[in-house]
Amino acid sequence: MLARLGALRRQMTSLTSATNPYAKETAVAISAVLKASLVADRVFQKLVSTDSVTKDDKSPVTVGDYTAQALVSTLLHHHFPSYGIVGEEDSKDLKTVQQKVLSDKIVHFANWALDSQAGTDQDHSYWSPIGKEQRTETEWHEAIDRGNAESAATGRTWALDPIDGTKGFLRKGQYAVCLALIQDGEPVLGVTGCPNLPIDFEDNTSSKGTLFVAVKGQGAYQRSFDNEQLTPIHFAPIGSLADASFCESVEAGHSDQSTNARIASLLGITKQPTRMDSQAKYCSISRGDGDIYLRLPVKAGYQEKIWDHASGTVLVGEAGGIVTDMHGKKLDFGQGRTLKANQGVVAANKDVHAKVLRAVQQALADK
Ligand SMILES: Nc1ncnc2c1ncn2[C@@H]1O[C@H](COP(=O)(O)O)[C@@H](OP(=O)(O)O)[C@H]1O
Ligand SMILES: [Mg+2]
Ligand SMILES: [Mg+2]
Ligand SMILES: [Mg+2]
Repeated sequence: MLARLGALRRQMTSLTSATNPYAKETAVAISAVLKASLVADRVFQKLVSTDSVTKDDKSPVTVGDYTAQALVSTLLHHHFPSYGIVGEEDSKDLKTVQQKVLSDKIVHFANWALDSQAGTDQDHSYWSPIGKEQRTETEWHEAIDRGNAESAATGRTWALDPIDGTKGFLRKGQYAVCLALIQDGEPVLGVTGCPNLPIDFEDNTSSKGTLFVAVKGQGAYQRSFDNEQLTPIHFAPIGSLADASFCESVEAGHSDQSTNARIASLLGITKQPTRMDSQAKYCSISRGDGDIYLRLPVKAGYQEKIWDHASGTVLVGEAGGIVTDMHGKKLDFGQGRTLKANQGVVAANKDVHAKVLRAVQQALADK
């Protein structure tokens, strides 16, 4: 009994112990993502059509995305003022007269979140020094705009997708709050909050709200939002590739679903793909709900954004998988705000990644 308790304790504390070189970063990132996930879920529950706007690139952004970025950036800046933040959103559109109502809602939700308990469940609450005092619209806009950094080949940078899968969020599907620390162009810490993902995919009655944490060299873990205990996760062992299952975006405009079908057929896979929004796909394969995640470009020249892949890449690597681009190249997160040195993404269990990549090459050559 005592031995079991000891093992449980080691499991719970392994990421905050002296062996984790990013112990403080890990704890702060968990606090930040938990609070942002809670506020995103609150917006999700109350969402109305006027809570979103269309950005210049025609993609949607909501009160939830802005509020989550404002909160995460506030906490990161307080604890790590010298690390840059590469965040997806900026406050430009919020400063227009037309978006005053939206901006007011962001201020409302962000101030509500400061006052709530979410993200404060650890031994040491990193939110305490931020305080509960209400902040102004200008202060929240400044916090959002702190996400304007560029990642580089050297140094430490945060990559933040405050809501990944915004289209899923608006469709009441999956979405994720994604935060990663990039060290010298490589993600070394990833925390992903999935408010709509159950802790056990097989069990519909299990609690929703799953947080995934991975640190380079320290393993991959999941926990529920309301229980601090981290449980190690792994890819599922694969007997035959023909029995593997793969996942892809719901949005046909985000990845090439017809080439994915060709790849599946080359591998002898007959199961239909699981379509899911956001980096919940990386999370799902990392805990064995699926085996392969394919994201091949629909349009030549599209540059994947670093915040769409940084936290998922650490998670997959630590759970026993490999992530490369469609040519087999390692993803280079030190090139600014996009993966401009790469094309597409192929993530799979390390035992089958090479075979999957060969099928990808063949399917692309046949096109
Ligand atoms: N043409 C395109 N090709 C690939 N990804 C795209 C894309 N247009 C938008 N995206 C990205 O796809 C992400 C969602 O991925 P998924 O389809 O896996 O849910 C979006 O993240 P946001 O929702 O954070 O904007 C966005 O960055
Ligand atoms: Mg977006
Ligand atoms: Mg995204
Ligand atoms: Mg986003």
